[in-house]
Amino acid sequence: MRAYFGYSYKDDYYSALLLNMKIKNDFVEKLNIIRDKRVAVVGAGPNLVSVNKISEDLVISADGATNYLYEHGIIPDIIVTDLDGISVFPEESIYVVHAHGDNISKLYKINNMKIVIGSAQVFPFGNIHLFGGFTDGDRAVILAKLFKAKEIVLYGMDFDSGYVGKYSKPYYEQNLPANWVKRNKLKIAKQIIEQVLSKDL
Ligand SMILES: Nc1ncnc2c1ncn2[C@@H]1O[C@H](COP(=O)(O)OP(=O)(O)OP(=O)(O)O)[C@@H](O)[C@H]1O
Ligand SMILES: Nc1nc2c(c(=O)[nH]1)N=C(CO)CN2
Ligand SMILES: [Mg+2]
Repeated sequence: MRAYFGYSYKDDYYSALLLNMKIKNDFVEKLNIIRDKRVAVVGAGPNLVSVNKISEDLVISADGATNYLYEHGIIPDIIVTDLDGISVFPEESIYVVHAHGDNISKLYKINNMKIVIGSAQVFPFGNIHLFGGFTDGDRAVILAKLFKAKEIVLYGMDFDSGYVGKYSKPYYEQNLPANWVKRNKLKIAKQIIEQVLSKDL
């Protein structure tokens, strides 16, 4: 995947090192709140705007989707983010922050978060976990599965329209046609989510 998108292993590692230095305590056991819950996983697809109520027991938002939920009075229990979509920082949420070579300049955002669990796409070390997955949305589904959700319900996931939802980035003013990178990220996300949801772990 790294070679396919042209990402640098060295930069991914450097970002993970910096994130690890910023995290003083590992809060991973807090993810046990997922166990036996009906979990909503919310993505930032164009269809996110039709969501105004979530009735599952627990909400996990993927990056940019957090901003929409927050505007609509829904505070995610868990926020999975690579830091480029999120611009609100609810105090009580648990943040699973993913370090990679292209978000080094955004790592300062974790200063706004109280409970941070670190993840990265290099061999795990210190307070850095490797849960698997690729985009924030599929990593959120993986976490729900790994930590034994009773049921996983998806919102704001649209892998087929070819459009990126406007909530994907704080500076988007409308849904946008997906470029090559985003189209392929969404293709991978779709495959991972389908596989994970079809398996009993
Ligand atoms: N059409 C869509 N547009 C954007 N996100 C979508 C869409 N359908 C599903 N998603 C899911 O919503 C998640 C949150 O969207 P966002 O664009 O903030 O993600 P991201 O993984 O942080 O992407 P990026 O690589 O652009 O930082 C994505 O990771 C993806 O799994
Ligand atoms: N270096 C790098 N790694 C990633 C990136 C990215 O933009 N840069 N995006 C991802 C999924 O959104 C996952 N991993
Ligand atoms: Mg992002």
